[in-house]
Amino acid sequence: TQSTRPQRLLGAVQKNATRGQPHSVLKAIDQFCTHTEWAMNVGDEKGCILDSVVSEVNPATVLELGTYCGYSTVRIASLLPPHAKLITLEFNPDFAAIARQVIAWAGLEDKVQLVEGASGDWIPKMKEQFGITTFDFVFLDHWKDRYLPDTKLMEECGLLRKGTVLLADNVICPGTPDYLEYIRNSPRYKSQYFKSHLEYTKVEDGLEKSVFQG
Ligand SMILES: O=C(NCCO)c1cc(-c2ccc(F)cc2)cc(O)c1O
Ligand SMILES: [Mg+2]
Repeated sequence: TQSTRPQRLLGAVQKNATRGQPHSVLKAIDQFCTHTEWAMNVGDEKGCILDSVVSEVNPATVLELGTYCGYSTVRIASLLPPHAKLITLEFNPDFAAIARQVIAWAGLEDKVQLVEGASGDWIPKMKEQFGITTFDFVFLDHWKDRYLPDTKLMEECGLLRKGTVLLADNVICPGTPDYLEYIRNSPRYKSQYFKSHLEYTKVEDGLEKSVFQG
């Protein structure tokens, strides 16, 4: 029976990365996606921008929307202080199953809580289920038509505080036009565009960083 792309990506991690060494997991995935098979990880170019924003925020509480195979989960979790918590939501059970194994290979399972299900269902339950008051940092990388409704939902659920940083992947490719229009025109956010490229390609893409003003 045919393997899936996430299964082949996991195989590359288990073959080429060293258990407990997150950077070697990232390197193995980036090499696989550069030389063998493209996959929709944030990648190393946008990943360096992600690293700089995470390091600047130094968050104690992180929400990631869209886990896929766990590349950005590993990237973010490897930069977090000791008792920080990262909650990552993934709708696709096959992606979630692979991501759990990638996160475990990196040795970061104690910092990460992977939750399977729809972001629209889980966002309203964050406080009661996980004891979260507000998030310091949110990485948006799930279905592009969910960025705007989920951002509004986070506002309504009181999950954002003055200074919370939202960082959105793919605002150019595949694109999130309704989200960009909202966040750039809202007085409740200060936004900044980081021009980059679609992972593993020369196609333009970028990250939008938005700071909630309270
Ligand atoms: O759908 C995406 N993510 C949510 C699903 O888990 C996604 C898609 C693409 C992409 C795909 C196909 C193409 F032709 C161009 C871009 C890239 C990404 O970084 C992404 O995050
Ligand atoms: Mg993406």
